[in-house]
Amino acid sequence: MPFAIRVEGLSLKKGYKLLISDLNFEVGPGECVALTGANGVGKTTLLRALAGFAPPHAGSIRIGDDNSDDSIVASNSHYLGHAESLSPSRRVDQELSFQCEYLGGTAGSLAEAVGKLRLNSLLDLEVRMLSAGQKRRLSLARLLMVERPVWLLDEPMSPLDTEHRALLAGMMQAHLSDGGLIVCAVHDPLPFETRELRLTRAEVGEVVYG
Ligand SMILES: Nc1ncnc2c1ncn2[C@@H]1O[C@H](COP(=O)(O)OP(=O)(O)OP(=O)(O)O)[C@@H](O)[C@H]1O
Repeated sequence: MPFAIRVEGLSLKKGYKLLISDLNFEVGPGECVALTGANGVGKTTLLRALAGFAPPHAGSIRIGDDNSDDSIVASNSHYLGHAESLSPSRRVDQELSFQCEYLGGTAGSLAEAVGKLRLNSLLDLEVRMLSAGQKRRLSLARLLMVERPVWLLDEPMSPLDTEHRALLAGMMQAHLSDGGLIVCAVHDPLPFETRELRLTRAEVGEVVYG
């Protein structure tokens, strides 16, 4: 089944605040949408809603095809937020094993992720000892350990150095070539072709899709 995201008439609230109003867009297989807009405009809120963490105030989010139910979102998407979902007191190898087992990966896919993300030299360290960029690389491993068509990424490049930004860009392009789709919040343009979905303040009454 070719995966797609279809958002119709979507409004999202955070507390009392209407952040996103009547938003419409689609993302198809092999497409990357770069989510842009000022700090606090609602990029994280939208990604979290796409991941199924918060219900819409109005409108709908469909992931999969028209017959898909909500459970399909969780099992077919990877959400990578600002906060790394890592346990600080585990060693890196323990954290990777935990995530691999939890997500349903294999020893082979784990080893491949370790190699691709150059985590070998970090395996014996406790997660708490890692730098911000190293933690991000550890978090990215889950994208490679278990194949899921939908990647929802919140500023994934921000803590990475130049070399690892290029590595992640390559991972994202490979995912798109395999027919996956990506929605990615960014402040700087990605180094490959994307469509831009620029959020502007809902109170101005305008959501720009271009
Ligand atoms: N309980 C609340 N009530 C009202 N507004 C809230 C509440 N919690 C958060 N907000 C507001 O909701 C918005 C959350 O925005 P979000 O984190 O989605 O923005 P973003 O576009 O990802 O920003 P950034 O580029 O800084 O990461 C912010 O403007 C914040 O001030």
